[in-house]
Amino acid sequence: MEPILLCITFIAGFCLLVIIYLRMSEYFEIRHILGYIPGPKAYPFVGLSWKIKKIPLEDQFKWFNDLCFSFKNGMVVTWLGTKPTVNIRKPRQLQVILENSSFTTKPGNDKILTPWLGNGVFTSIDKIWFDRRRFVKSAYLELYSTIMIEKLEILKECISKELELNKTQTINIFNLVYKYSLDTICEIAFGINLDLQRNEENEYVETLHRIGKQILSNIKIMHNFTEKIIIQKQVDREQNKLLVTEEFNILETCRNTSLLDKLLDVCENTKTPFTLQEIREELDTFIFAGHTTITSAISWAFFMIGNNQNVQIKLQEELKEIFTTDNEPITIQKLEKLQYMDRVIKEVLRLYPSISSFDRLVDSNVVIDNYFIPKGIAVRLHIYQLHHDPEVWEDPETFNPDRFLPENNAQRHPYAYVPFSAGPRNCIGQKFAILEIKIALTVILRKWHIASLLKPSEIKIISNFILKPFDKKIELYLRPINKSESN
Ligand code: HEM
Repeated sequence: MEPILLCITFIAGFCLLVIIYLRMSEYFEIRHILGYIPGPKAYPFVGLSWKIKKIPLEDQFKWFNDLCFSFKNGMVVTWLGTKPTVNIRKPRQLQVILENSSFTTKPGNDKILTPWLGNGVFTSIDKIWFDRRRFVKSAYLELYSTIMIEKLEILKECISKELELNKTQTINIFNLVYKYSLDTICEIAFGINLDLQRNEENEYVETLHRIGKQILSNIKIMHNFTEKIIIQKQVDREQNKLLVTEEFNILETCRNTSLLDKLLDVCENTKTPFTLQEIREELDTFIFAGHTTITSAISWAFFMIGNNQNVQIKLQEELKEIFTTDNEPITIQKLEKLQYMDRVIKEVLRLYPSISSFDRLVDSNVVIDNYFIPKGIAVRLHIYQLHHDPEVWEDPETFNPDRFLPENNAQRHPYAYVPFSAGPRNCIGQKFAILEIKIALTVILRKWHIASLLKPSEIKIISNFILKPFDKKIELYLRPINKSESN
């Protein structure tokens, strides 16, 4: 070997050894610091990975929760390979993270969400996140109840069809609610009716189903779909603008009120408008966050109401009081009067928070419960565990909407109940979500009486983006309330 080559090989080898040494000493230093926090035994370099691999997928959620609950103070460090996570579940622990306005960074290592949603408000960090949140915030506050009600009429049609086909059997409400919520969010986002509940073979929906399997090629199809709609909308708006000059200010009636329109409105009124890619990222984010979480919440709501007949009777009495005739239209004012329903929804989201846990990267050293967590470590906030903790909630597995009566709320720690997270990075779709769940319960419970096939203890839960049944099935019996319809 040439001396010069020998020299380069030697230097490269030396540098590699230095890098390995530095990485190793950093790894062992972190292991030492986090070693003070309770947690299951973690073998060097593999951690818990080998153990988790042996557990069937459908049992992993329960296994992990049981593991965390076996450590009483609520703080547990776990290692996956060489990556540590500090898991927390007590209100005071969550408060330290959520209250600190500088802890808004997410680890950002999601293999699916990051390529799909890019720098959308859900996945971005730092200044990009801050600017994006300001950009989209007002559009998320819009209440799109008309579209929701129209789409629920179609859901009713689909349910009736399934009941006709399947007279004595149950229907899988999870599947139907999934199609309903995707149909609704797409129309709200794009201002286009894709009719996804009736139209099974839509390219967008099919791709969405496959997205977990072949990530990159599918994401390209999704991006192209959204970009085509944005470009078409920009062309339409230009044409509508011409109408304004020609026919004196009829722009308002020509414009749609979709999220896309709202974002384009904001762009037109700013000196630094967002690019096509940036608008696409926000639309995809809205669709992702707005249909997965809603599917979970509405489905679990029907499941729990179908399991608690006393609650259902009270809900239906309240509905009869507010909507005195069968065909009385749903209005925001009437929905606001449904206070028992508000408590039912809160209780559903306590037991089944759509996002059961989420991560924050601590941007500076922090102390929680006297344990030191160094800068750069991922902390996982376990909402599901918090909401099921017997030290926080009396008799936590009992479905009791009256926990949320004002007199009971007053005694609770402010961070005991956070299904929408809290602090600067909380859910911006919260108002939207509550409205949609409320309208869905109103529409369905005015028409049907429901009963669940299974009890909560019989359903295996997984948390894959959202909290859902492992087999994506929530089976319900439905009986029309109006007796003439049952004949
Ligand atoms: C019951 C329904 C919902 C629940 C329980 C829920 C819960 C949450 C939670 C816990 C977070 C924080 C996640 C994290 O920090 O990683 C979050 C963030 C977010 N949610 Fe929701 N959500 C719901 C519905 C919606 C809907 C309907 C939309 C949109 C229409 C939406 C849009 C978002 C967005 C964009 C963020 C990211 C905010 C940011 O990072 O600044 N959510 N949601």
